[in-house]
Amino acid sequence: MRLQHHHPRPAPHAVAVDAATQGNSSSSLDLRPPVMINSCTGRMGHSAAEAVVRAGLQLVPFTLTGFSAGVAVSNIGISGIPVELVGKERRQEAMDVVKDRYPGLVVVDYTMPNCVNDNAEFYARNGVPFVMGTTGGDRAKVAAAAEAAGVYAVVAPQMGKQVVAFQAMMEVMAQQYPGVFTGYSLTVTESHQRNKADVSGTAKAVVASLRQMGVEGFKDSDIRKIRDREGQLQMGVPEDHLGGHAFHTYTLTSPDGSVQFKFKHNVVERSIYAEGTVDAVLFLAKKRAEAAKEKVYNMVDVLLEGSLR
Ligand SMILES: NC(=O)C1=CN([C@@H]2O[C@H](COP(=O)(O)OP(=O)(O)OC[C@H]3O[C@@H](n4cnc5c(N)ncnc54)[C@H](O)[C@@H]3O)[C@@H](O)[C@H]2O)C=CC1
Ligand SMILES: O=C(O)C1=N[C@H](C(=O)O)C[C@H](O)C1
Repeated sequence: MRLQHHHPRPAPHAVAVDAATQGNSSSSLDLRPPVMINSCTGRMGHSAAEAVVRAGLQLVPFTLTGFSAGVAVSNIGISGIPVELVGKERRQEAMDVVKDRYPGLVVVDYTMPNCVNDNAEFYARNGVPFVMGTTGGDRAKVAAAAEAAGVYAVVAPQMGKQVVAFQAMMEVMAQQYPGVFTGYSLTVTESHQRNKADVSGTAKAVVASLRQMGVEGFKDSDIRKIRDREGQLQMGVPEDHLGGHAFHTYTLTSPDGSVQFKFKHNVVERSIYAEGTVDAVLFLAKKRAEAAKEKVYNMVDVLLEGSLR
C-alpha cells in the first residue's frame, strides 16, 4: 500500500491558481480545501468526487471503503485521478497520512446507513470537518459527536438545492401555520434504485414538518418504499433511470375527501446532490475560516446563507 511511502506535499493545481491570483494568503487556501470522499467506490461518492474535481478543488487520492482486508479490489480512478482504496483496518493510519499531506481538508461521507455513527465519530475524533450526506443512523448522535469534538459539520439527507428549498418551504410553513393540516390523512411514496438500503431520509424530514402542520398518526414506517422494477415504472420512473433516481410523492387528503394536496419531487441521476455537496464543503471551509461559534449545520442553513450555487 502506498500509504507507507513518504510523498512530498502535493501542489494542487486549483489551490496554486488561487495562490497566484490571491496572493497566496492562508485564507484563500482555507476557503478551497482539499476534499476526501468516503467512499469513491459508491455511486454517490463517485459522483461527488467528480463534482469536486469539476469545481477545481483538490480530491484527496485516498478513499475509505466497506471492503474487508483480503478482498481483491483494485484502486479506482476519478476523472483520471487514481484513488487508493483503504479498508477499515487501516483507516486510522490512512487518516494520519491524509491529515499530514492535506492540511485543512474537509471530509465527505456517502457510505451506508449502518456506518453513519461510527464514521462520524471517527471524523470527530480526528478533528476533521465533515459533510455527512449518508442517510440513516442516529442523527442526534452524529451532531453530538461533532459538537463534542468542536468539529464543523453539515449533516443532511438531501443536498439538491431545489429539493432543499422545498424542505425549507415546508419548515417555514410548519412554523408559520402549525396545525394547518389537522385532521388530514397522509400517504407518502418514494422510489429509489433497487439497492438503496433504507427509507428516504428526505421523506422522513418532510414528514417531520407535516407532523408539525397537524398530521397525526403517520409513522416513518408508513412511508411506502418502492424498490421493484414494476412499481418504479408505475410511479413514472424512466426505464433508463431505474439504477439512479429519487421519486417522492406526498398526498394530503381532508377528512371528508373534498380537498387534496400533492407534493412531488422527482430526480434522476445524482448531479443535483453532487453539486450541492461541493457547496456544503465550501460552506464548511468558510465557517471554519470565520471561526463560527455554531458547529453543526444542515443544508437548509447552507441555503439560507446563500451558499448554494
Ligand atoms: N444527502 C444526499 O443528498 C444524498 C444521500 N445519499 C445517501 O448516500 C448514501 C450512499 O448512497 P449510494 O452511493 O447510492 O450507495 P452505494 O451503495 O452505491 O455506495 C455506498 C458505498 O459505501 C461503501 N462503504 C460501506 N461501508 C463503508 C465504510 N464503513 N467505510 C467506507 N465506505 C463504506 C460501500 O463499499 C459502497 O461502495 C445513502 O445513505 C444514500 O441515501 C444518496 C444520494 C444523495
Ligand atoms: O439514496 C439515494 O439515492 C438518495 N438518498 C437520499 C435520501 O434518502 O433522502 C436523497 C435522495 O433521495 C437520493
